[in-house]
Amino acid sequence: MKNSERGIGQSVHRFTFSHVFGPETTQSEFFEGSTKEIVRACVNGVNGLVFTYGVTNAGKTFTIQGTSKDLGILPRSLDMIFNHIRGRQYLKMNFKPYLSNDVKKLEDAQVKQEEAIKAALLASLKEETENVSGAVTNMCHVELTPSNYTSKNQPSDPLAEKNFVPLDTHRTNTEQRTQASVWISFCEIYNEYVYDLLSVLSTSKNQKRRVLRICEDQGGNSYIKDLKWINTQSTEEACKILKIGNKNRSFACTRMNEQSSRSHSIFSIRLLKLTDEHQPHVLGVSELSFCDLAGSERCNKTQAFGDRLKEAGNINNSLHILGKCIAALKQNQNPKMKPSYIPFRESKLTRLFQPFFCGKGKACMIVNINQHASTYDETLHVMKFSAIAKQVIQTILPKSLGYFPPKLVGGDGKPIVRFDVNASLDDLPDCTEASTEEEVDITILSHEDLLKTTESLKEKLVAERQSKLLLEVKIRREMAEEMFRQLLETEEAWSNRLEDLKDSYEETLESKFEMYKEAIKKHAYMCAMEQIEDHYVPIEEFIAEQEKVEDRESKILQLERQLDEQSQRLLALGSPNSDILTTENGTELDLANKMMKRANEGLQKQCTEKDELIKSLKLKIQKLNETLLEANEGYRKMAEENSRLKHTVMLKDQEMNNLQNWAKRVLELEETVSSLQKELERKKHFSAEEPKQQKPRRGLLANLKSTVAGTASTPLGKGWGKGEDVSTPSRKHVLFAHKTKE
Ligand SMILES: Nc1ncnc2c1ncn2[C@@H]1O[C@H](COP(=O)(O)OP(=O)(O)OP(=O)(O)O)[C@@H](O)[C@H]1O
Repeated sequence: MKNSERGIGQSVHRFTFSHVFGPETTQSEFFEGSTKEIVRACVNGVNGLVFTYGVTNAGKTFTIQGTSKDLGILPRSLDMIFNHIRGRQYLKMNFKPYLSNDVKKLEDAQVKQEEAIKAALLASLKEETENVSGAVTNMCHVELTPSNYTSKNQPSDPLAEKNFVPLDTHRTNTEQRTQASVWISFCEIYNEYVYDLLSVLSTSKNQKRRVLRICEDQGGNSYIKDLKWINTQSTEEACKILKIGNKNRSFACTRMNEQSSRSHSIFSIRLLKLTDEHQPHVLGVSELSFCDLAGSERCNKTQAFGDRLKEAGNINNSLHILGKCIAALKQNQNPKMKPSYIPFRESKLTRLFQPFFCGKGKACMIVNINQHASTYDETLHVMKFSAIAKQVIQTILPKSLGYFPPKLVGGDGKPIVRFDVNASLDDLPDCTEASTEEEVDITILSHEDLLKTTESLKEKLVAERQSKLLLEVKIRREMAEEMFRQLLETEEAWSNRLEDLKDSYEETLESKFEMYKEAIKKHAYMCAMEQIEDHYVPIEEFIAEQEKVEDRESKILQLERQLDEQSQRLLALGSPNSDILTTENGTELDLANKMMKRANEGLQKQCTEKDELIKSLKLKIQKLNETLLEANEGYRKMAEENSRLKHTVMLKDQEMNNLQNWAKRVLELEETVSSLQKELERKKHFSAEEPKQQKPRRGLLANLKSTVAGTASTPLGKGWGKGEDVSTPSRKHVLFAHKTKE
């Protein structure tokens, strides 16, 4: 789960920055604490870059531009610059910034053209905002009123006096009167395309905006080709132009901020330092840029699709490259680490900022924090990024190193005069360099200049080649080492893998071998069992068969013996008297032979018969076996049936015994009943004879009756069978007898 979804982050992160401004900080305090130094450096000839970084809605635009009531660092810087040059502002427009660092002296016609462009630009704002003109004017008036002077309005402002830093503080020739001309430009990088925000927009919707190219001069400094530079003579004017630029800026509605800027906007102020009007020389050019980076939020957060997603991708990409550049710069500052490639050229933004990262200007990064918990993760990302940037130590190169001094070119772009801020004209390096974009025609340079340039370029080339060669050798060596190491690692990995594979195959083979062994054993056992079953013969039969075979063998032996005897007899007959045999007893021999043959045939017949007999016997044995098995089975069943029947018979016997016992008892009881009846008869007879004794007898009978009635409820009485009427006289008698007996 993301920290933003959990609410507040669980862990504490610490970052170090040059200065932290709390939410209570006013714009004025912020300007004093962050940008003022850079503006001061700028007016002293050092380029400056201020850029704001943070998530959408964090207040980047607010910091740079502010509101009409609460001015940002840009109008304040403008104000400070105009304060600096107050009274020495060069009002003509005939010196204009050119390429990255040069100045072009315009012809009269060109000056008029510039004036027309400016007027048209300001008019475009006037047309639209006539009714609401208060906005910009107010914006500049609220705080700037005291310092809002053009050169015509001479200052009497204490604030301006306080901020004033003489432009020519470092110049030795104090008699020379310096003047300054201020030019501004406003552009944006949108989807990796650079657009001029000060171009008058076409009313036709189909007409696309002109895309500008980023080029480099001979010093490797990037600049935007054909970018409009507007001469500005007051903060108010500059604010108006800013307003116009803002209007043209690509705003897109995202879910996070309805006025969210989806492009990086760059507002630049170029300060041209010139000698006096009559014999104008360019003393120096310095630039101060304010870059309002697009929000660093991620694509999913803004729920962007289509064009918005593309925008987000490009924004993230350029910020990512910026991060990479800063990280590489930091790494390269560590002498213990390998110097790494800085990908300045991978995005338009870093390409433009490159000189600042290479020590050709002061850079200040302002990190805006949105305190809302929903932007926690993005803000954390911003903090990490900017904390790295903080660790990059900026070393501002001295003017003599790495700088190609600005040169003055004519209206046609051809150099007019050489100059340098710190050096005298004679000490100046050659200014005959042509820009990589062929902006300057070198053929117009003098022969000496050309030679000097060529020499210095040659030296540079040789040095460059040497360093490149060394770098190449180093890179090659490192690559070879790396490749060798990777090869070794790969080899080791493969050999390990081979070993593993070998082990696993061996294990598989062993298990399969065991399996086959088991299967073969099983199969052999099954075969043996089948063979045993096939060849199984009961022992009695086997013995009987053996006896038969022995019998037949003895018979065969007997027959063989007979055959021997016969053949001996034949030999005896044939050998001594062969002649006789052939001649005299030929017929006899034939007969013997025939007999022998017949005997032999008979024997053979007997043998085949015996064989057949053996076969039939075997068949019979087999059938007998089967019959025996069936009989066994039948016997087993019969035995089971028999035992069952025996059991039934036993039960029946028991029942019979019981019935017999009962019958015996019935007989006994019947006998008892009859004897009792007799006794009763006798008693009756006796009572008729002795009437006097009737009373006691009646008592006895009553006793007997009561006894019979009592007996009827005894268990024995109950046991006399259900369904029988116990009230019948015979039953009563039986019961009575029974009781009496007891
Ligand atoms: N310190 C502040 N005090 C008062 N209002 C502020 C402050 N910071 C930002 N705001 C307000 O918050 C809103 C968003 O600020 P702003 O447009 O500057 O954000 P942003 O970071 O530039 O956003 P985006 O990246 O989308 O352009 C504006 O209405 C602005 O006035």
